[in-house]
Amino acid sequence: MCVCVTIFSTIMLKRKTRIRPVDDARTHIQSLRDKPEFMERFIDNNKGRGVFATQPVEAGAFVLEYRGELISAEECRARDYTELQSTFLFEFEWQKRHWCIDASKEDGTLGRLINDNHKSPNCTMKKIIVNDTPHLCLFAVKKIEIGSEIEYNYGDSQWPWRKKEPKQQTSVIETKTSLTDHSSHDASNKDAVVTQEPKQVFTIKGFSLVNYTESDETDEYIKDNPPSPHCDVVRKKTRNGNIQVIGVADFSDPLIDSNESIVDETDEDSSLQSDNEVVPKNLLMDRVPNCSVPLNESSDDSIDEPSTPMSGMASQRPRRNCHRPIQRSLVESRSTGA
Ligand SMILES: C[S@@+](CC[C@H](N)C(=O)[O-])C[C@H]1O[C@@H](n2cnc3c(N)ncnc32)[C@H](O)[C@@H]1O
Repeated sequence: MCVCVTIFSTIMLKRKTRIRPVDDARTHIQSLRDKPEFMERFIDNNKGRGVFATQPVEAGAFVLEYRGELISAEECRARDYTELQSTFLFEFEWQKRHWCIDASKEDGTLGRLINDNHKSPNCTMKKIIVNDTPHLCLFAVKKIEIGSEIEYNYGDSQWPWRKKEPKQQTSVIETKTSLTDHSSHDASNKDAVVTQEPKQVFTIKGFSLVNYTESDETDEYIKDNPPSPHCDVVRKKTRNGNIQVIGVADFSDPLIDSNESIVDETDEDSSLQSDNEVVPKNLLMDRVPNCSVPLNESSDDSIDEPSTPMSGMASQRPRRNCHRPIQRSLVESRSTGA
């Protein structure tokens, strides 16, 4: 009897003292600090640097913020980025407008160094609002062991490193030879590659948004309903049982047909809860969608809705872009020479 009480008390104490992932995220957002249980490590000349766990990470836990300068998508388009810098621009939607976290500056933070894994990522990106400002945060979607690389899905674009053909691999090298930045993964042997290929620009974009909810913090959710970065539409089951559809669908995703989903909860702390999960990054080539939206009409977070596809194309100038359908067509037309 006594043992049972002790065990029960211990469990209850643990439950009580467990920091909610969203609160953990908020703490680190506000302190401008990365969690100490992650470290940067150089992997190889192709992948460059990566981020690794130095402590086990529980499924659902907050991992790192993708820190950088919050700018409008319009401002993002107007800025001049090198190809390498453009891979550190993460575009997303918030309050029906398009924004960008410009993490192109080497500022020593870890979130910007996390690499892509579209097959079995261990993290997913979500949007957390603090003080009426969106922040992009990575959360573990499964238990992460010590020494594992932290990875998330950049989206369903045809990122060059995902291609197996030697010719495509060469293309990556070609792209990097023209960079002026001195990232640690700028391989010296890449200079040997001579190419006539036009400059390519790769950008990260996340327009698949899902509200951050309490249910995200449970192992059950993660196990049974892995966040799908490839899904532009997510169904949410509200507390009264209604299904709320958010965003634009990728109907190939099984989550769309799933009954279950994410519970749409309104947290007591609305400053944190209003937000959407941001998922992927997308490859951008030579163009950007029309993101010209005024940014000074900030409205209440509570009416923030998930993204819809951006329409239109914008600048011909190389820059990082986001929208998946646009990107896909760009990639396709590029590969067919159109
Ligand atoms: C946001 S940066 C990530 C940090 C980068 N590895 C570095 O050292 O600065 C994105 C770039 O990392 C590289 N990268 C990311 N995921 C990769 C992967 N799975 N395989 C190869 N390279 C990858 C690509 O060069 C990409 O342009």
